Amino acid sequence: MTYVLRWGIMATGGIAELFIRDITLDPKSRGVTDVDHRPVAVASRSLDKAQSFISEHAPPELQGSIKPYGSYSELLSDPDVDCVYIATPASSHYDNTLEALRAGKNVLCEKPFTVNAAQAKHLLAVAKEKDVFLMEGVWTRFFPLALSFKRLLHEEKLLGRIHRLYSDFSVEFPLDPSHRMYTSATAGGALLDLGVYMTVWTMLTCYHHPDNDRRPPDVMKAVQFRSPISPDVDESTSVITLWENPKIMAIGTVSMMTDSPPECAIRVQGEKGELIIPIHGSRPEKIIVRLKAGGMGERVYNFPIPGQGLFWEADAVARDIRDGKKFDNNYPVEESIFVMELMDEIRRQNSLKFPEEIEHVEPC
Ligand SMILES: NC(=O)C1=CN([C@@H]2O[C@H](COP(=O)(O)OP(=O)(O)OC[C@H]3O[C@@H](n4cnc5c(N)ncnc54)[C@H](OP(=O)(O)O)[C@@H]3O)[C@@H](O)[C@H]2O)C=CC1
Ligand SMILES: O=C1OC[C@@H](O)[C@H](O)[C@H]1O
Repeated sequence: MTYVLRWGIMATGGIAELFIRDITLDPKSRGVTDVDHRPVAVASRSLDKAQSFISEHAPPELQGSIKPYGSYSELLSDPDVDCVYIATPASSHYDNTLEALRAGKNVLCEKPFTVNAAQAKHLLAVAKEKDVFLMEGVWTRFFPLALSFKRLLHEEKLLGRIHRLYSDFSVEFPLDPSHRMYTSATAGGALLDLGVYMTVWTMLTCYHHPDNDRRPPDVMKAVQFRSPISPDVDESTSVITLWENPKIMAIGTVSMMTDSPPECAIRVQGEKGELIIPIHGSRPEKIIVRLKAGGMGERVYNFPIPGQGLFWEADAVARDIRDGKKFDNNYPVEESIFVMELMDEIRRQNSLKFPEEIEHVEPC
């Protein structure tokens, strides 16, 4: 029997539009029959916005059954909502998730999970106390491509020993000082917003390497340029991490001044050859493996995405909640905390601070 998860969507911005479209696609189009999704409520800070969002982005046949709310709190008291999808700016994730967990709701919160690791740790503690499900929505981690990437490197060991990783996630944003990316008050800047994707490949290559066994890097050095129009946020960040055992050097870059190189956003180099992921790193569709002479030559693995691709993380959440799990095995909250610790250290090395109001952590 198909398990149907009832979603409440918090906020009506760009990613919320893509999410409601994706979860209302027929799951059979991606070969899924065990779970499905039903948006049952949408909340905005304005009732008009919630209503327009539903009429513009929900499928016509569902529009009459989705409740619009003019405040986030109303959504959290709706007993029909099984899980809340939090799609507010990063600066609000901690407060919104905390309120949702305290209301007893399961939560999928968009990336970046929080502004700092202390907030992430607090959310984990509250989720445990309330016995509800919690996950950061790093959709890329749920792509079939990402699962194959890990398998090719660590189970099939196609490249033999891995020596080096380059991981870039860059998006050219127009210079607009009012945009959330250029505003410190919304935790803008390249590091927190784009850095999550750069980190996905470092985690899968190094952190998850069987010889590393989920230990932090031995060395990490990071440099940043601040934005000339908003010096309180970073315009670009480069990070080098050394993982002594299995001896991998990982170079990660993010920028909001230029796009990722389309032909090679991710490159893993090993003793037997290299693995490349072309195009943009958050929604990749292809892996290319090139082995050195004597190997199998070039092999291309295609992973078509029948929609935007947010449904794969939603499917994982539905299965977890159906099965009574409180955390996801593929992307547990501990890994979100680890990523936030890296981000904290990168900011510490570069004296980058956000306003106190968004760095705050409530007493336990
Ligand atoms: N997974 C992915 O591919 C992507 C993820 N994201 C992540 O999703 C989150 C939202 O990004 P995105 O949708 O692009 O952002 P938008 O600016 O388009 O939308 C954010 C929404 O949050 C609500 N909101 C609440 N408080 C504020 C505030 N102080 N200022 C502005 N808006 C506020 C608003 O909804 P309302 O007015 O209805 O309350 C607004 O529409 C971010 O954390 C981002 O990193 C973003 C893009 C892609
Ligand atoms: O998650 C994201 O992916 C695409 C980017 O354009 C966006 O800023 C970011 O939030």
